[in-house]
Amino acid sequence: MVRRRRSGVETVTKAAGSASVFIDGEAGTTGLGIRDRLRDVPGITVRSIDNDKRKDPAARKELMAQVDAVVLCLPDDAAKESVALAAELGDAAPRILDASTAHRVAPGWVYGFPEMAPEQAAAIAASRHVTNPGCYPTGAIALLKPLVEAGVLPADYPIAVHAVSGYSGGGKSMIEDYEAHRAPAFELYGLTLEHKHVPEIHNYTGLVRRPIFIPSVGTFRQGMLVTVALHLDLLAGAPKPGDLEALLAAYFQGSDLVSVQPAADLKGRIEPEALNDTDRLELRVFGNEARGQALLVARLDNLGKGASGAAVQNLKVMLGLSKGARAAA
Ligand SMILES: NC(=O)C1=CN([C@@H]2O[C@H](COP(=O)(O)OP(=O)(O)OC[C@H]3O[C@@H](n4cnc5c(N)ncnc54)[C@H](OP(=O)(O)O)[C@@H]3O)[C@@H](O)[C@H]2O)C=CC1
Ligand SMILES: CC(=O)N[C@@H](CCC(=O)OP(=O)(O)O)C(=O)O
Repeated sequence: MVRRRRSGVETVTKAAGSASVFIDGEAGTTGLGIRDRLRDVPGITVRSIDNDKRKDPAARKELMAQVDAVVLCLPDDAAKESVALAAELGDAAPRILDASTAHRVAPGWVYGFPEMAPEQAAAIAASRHVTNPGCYPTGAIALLKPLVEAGVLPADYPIAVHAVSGYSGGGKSMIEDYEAHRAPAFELYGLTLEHKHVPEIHNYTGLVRRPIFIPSVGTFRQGMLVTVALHLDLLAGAPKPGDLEALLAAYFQGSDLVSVQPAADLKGRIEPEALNDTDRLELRVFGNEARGQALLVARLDNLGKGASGAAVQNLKVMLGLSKGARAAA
């Protein structure tokens, strides 16, 4: 076992030289994206499990004991099972990054969104249990939390979040359905208003009134837009669209992956695929000052900053290889 100290964070690795990572669910959509990205990351070695053993709890537990961190890219129930397997290892348990929805608002877990708050990256670095954010919540929280925190958006504002995702958001089974033309060209879903992402959007934005979330999915593989419409006269100080843009820009200033972009350049349109195969998140404020209305829009790749890109960002922070939100920091 080797102890390293980097930027005040102590990282304990089980072997000299490189931190080791087991991607539980490596054959799935998110797992493959993480494995591909880790090829370019010096200081991390991926340890894989034999294909015929990848659902065998004993084999997974044995590999967990040999690595520094495990990333769970599994359905929620399997992710909970993996957490229990790791707990049985006691002091030999690896650090866990869970990409599933299972622990997003669970006590004892740190939310893996380094840009979300000034102290978030340090909390991720220090935690043994980190949960990757949901793809849609990454956009919604980035748009809403800064405005609530600034006191401009009242915490009890009746928020509705509309969003559209590429079909890879539904994992292997949805990809298969869409690519075999067994799915509709476009569909609203989650219309029982109980989508699994509502708790984390509610919890981390600071909103006190439960937001309504209306997701949709269309005939494109990856890419995502998350939108929130606001009536400016209902906000504190009746701000103009430009004031909201300035607030968001100040909040994320210096971030490598999250940026605020001018809306005017897009001439009143935006499409979801422009950030595909990147780990970036773009925020824009469209607005009509004369009408006192604004539309906040986040664009990201659901498989990038929405899943695998965020997971690699978090892993690097957890393993002491990066400070999180700003490369230079
Ligand atoms: N796709 C996306 O955009 C996002 C996904 N996520 C989350 O990441 C997690 C993985 O999703 P995604 O990659 O899309 O899903 P996939 O269905 O593409 O992959 C899941 C993988 O887990 C494997 N698996 C299932 N059960 C077990 C088990 N008991 N033990 C070991 N492996 C198992 C599957 O095996 P098999 O190959 O045999 O089916 C599959 O390879 C989910 O919790 C999802 O909610 C999070 C953010 C965005
Ligand atoms: C298009 C589609 O179905 N998207 C998925 C969200 C992606 C995902 O798997 O969500 P997590 O981030 O919580 O893991 C859904 O709405 O359930």
